[in-house]
Amino acid sequence: MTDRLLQAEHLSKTYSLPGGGSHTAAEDVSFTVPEGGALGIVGESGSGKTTVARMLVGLARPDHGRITVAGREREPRAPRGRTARLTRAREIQMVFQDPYVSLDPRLTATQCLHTALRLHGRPESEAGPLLDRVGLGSREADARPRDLSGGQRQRLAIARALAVDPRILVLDEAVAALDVSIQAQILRLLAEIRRETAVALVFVSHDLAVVQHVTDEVLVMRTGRVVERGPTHRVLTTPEHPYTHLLLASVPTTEDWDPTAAARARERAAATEEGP
Ligand SMILES: Nc1ncnc2c1ncn2[C@@H]1O[C@H](COP(=O)(O)OP(=O)(O)OP(=O)(O)O)[C@@H](O)[C@H]1O
Repeated sequence: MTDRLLQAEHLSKTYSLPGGGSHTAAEDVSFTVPEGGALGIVGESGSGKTTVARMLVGLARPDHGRITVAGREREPRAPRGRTARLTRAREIQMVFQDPYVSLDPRLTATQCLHTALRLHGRPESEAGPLLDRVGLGSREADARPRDLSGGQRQRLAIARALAVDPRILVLDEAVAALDVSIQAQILRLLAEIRRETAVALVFVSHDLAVVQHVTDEVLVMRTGRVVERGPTHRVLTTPEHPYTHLLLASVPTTEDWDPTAAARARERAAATEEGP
């Protein structure tokens, strides 16, 4: 068991803006995830969560910092050579919010998995067990993405990521577009996958109610910086940073949640920050 399977150290990313100027989307973000562990990255829209996720998988290049998987540094760019590229793909796979855009519309679910399995030198016969693993049956196996529901498409995207046998799965708002009951099913599925494999999860979400079901540790991001971190249960029940309090007040996690009080708390916090 590796207690530092994924290590992100001092990641920073600043974007140049059209028309001049720049915007720092992530600043000095560090964390580790053990083998089989699950880390949540939470924060409001624009807090830098996706930027961190994109740096992990290599879709954005950090300006500073480094990322290692099992002690091996990940190069910011995709390496040359097929073997090195496939090895890198097996380190980290990503599941996006909308699998509709990342799944090939021409391929049935089975064909989609065959393609991923073949590419990684694994037998096509693993497609059936993978579909089974994510709860897709024989009808869905022959269906193309447009004929699947949102939840089924997300199951297929997870199966395709697992076909690569990755060590780490990064999920960016992976259940955000789904109905609450379907969200719960996908979260249960992820929890099962975690139990059965040693895959580690990095679960990016604006929704604290969602991360509490799948993660052990959580990072709270605000304007590109980590403002709080700790065991998920502790952060959600006894938050230390005022911003985490605010985030918690903003989500209907309890029966006595009061949207008006939450909105007022946010307005008060914004006014305090802006100053006189
Ligand atoms: N390519 C880019 N060029 C310029 N600015 C960017 C770029 N990508 C992200 N940003 C800015 O960086 C900040 C962080 O964006 P990011 O998408 O990482 O946040 P987020 O927390 O994931 O939010 P959301 O949930 O809305 O995607 C935002 O202010 C965003 O506008």
